[in-house]
Amino acid sequence: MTDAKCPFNPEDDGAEMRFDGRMSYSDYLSLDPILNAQNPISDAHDEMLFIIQHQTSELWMRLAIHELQAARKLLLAGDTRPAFKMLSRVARIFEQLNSAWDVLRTMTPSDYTTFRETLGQSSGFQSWQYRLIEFMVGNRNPAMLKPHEHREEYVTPLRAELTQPSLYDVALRALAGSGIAVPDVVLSRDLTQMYQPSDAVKQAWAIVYKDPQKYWELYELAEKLVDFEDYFRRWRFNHVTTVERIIGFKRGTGGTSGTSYLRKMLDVEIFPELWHLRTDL
Ligand code: HEM
Ligand SMILES: N[C@@H](CC(=O)c1ccccc1NC=O)C(=O)O
Repeated sequence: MTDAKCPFNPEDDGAEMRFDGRMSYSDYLSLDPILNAQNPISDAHDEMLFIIQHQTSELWMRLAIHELQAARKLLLAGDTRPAFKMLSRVARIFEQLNSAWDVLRTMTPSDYTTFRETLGQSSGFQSWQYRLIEFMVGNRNPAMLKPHEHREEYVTPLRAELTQPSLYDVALRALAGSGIAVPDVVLSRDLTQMYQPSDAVKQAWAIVYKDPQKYWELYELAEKLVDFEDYFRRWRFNHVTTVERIIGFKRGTGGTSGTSYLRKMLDVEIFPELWHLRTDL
């Protein structure tokens, strides 16, 4: 017979075992509030999945906002290298959000209908962080402020964002700063309004793409932006496909036409000229 195995005691290896009065893992990460914030309002088994899927998405969005904020500031100061690193991270965050749909897709229409009614009129349409990301990168529709007006703490950062140049506005300033002509009406546009694409800006970016060696930093910046929009479009596409799979063509709880509204959003271009210039190369 072989000797009975003694379980390994990590304490012998020096593992800290007592945390009275010291900061532990849960303390540092504020896990108590986070893990006590899942409050299903029905008895449906899948409501927990639905809540966690949204909460984790909002956490990743929180990080995306943090990175975008810093990247924009660095770009304005002409410090492009660390800004590029942050923009790459934001694209990866969206890749992460895209993979997360695989978990939600395990919920069937039969599962979802067991608790959909309890959601009332609440909807992702009212995600203020999602709208902030859209505003930050440059997709600014001031009509989207309205569903947030009932809470000062949501609408204030959204309104404040509309007074700042978006990520695309900052990129256009960098383009102009390199000596490539960008019309003044574009550079001094009303930041609170939707960006209006123009041929002049398309031609300005085309100069960069026709001579990447000469304009390497702008070329890299433009490609980082396209990369971001690429992942963002995939998120939208995964969303609408999952929605169609789960609720078909029902109206949304947020009051929109549902999949038809979400399909319309697939046509939104955040950095329009960066896509359109490609036809002319
Ligand atoms: C069962 C799963 C889901 C269904 C059936 C669903 C359905 C919908 C529908 C129908 C809309 C249109 C607005 C409305 O009238 O309600 C919408 C918008 C939205 N949803 Fe979802 N959704 C689901 C999951 C998610 C998840 C996991 C997220 C992640 C945060 C999300 C975020 C959003 C956002 C941000 C919008 C606004 C999009 C825009 O205005 O462009 N949804 N959703
Ligand atoms: N708009 C969805 C409801 C929904 O998905 C939702 C509801 C509350 C919180 C987040 C949600 N997610 C995305 O829209 C629906 O019409 O079924």
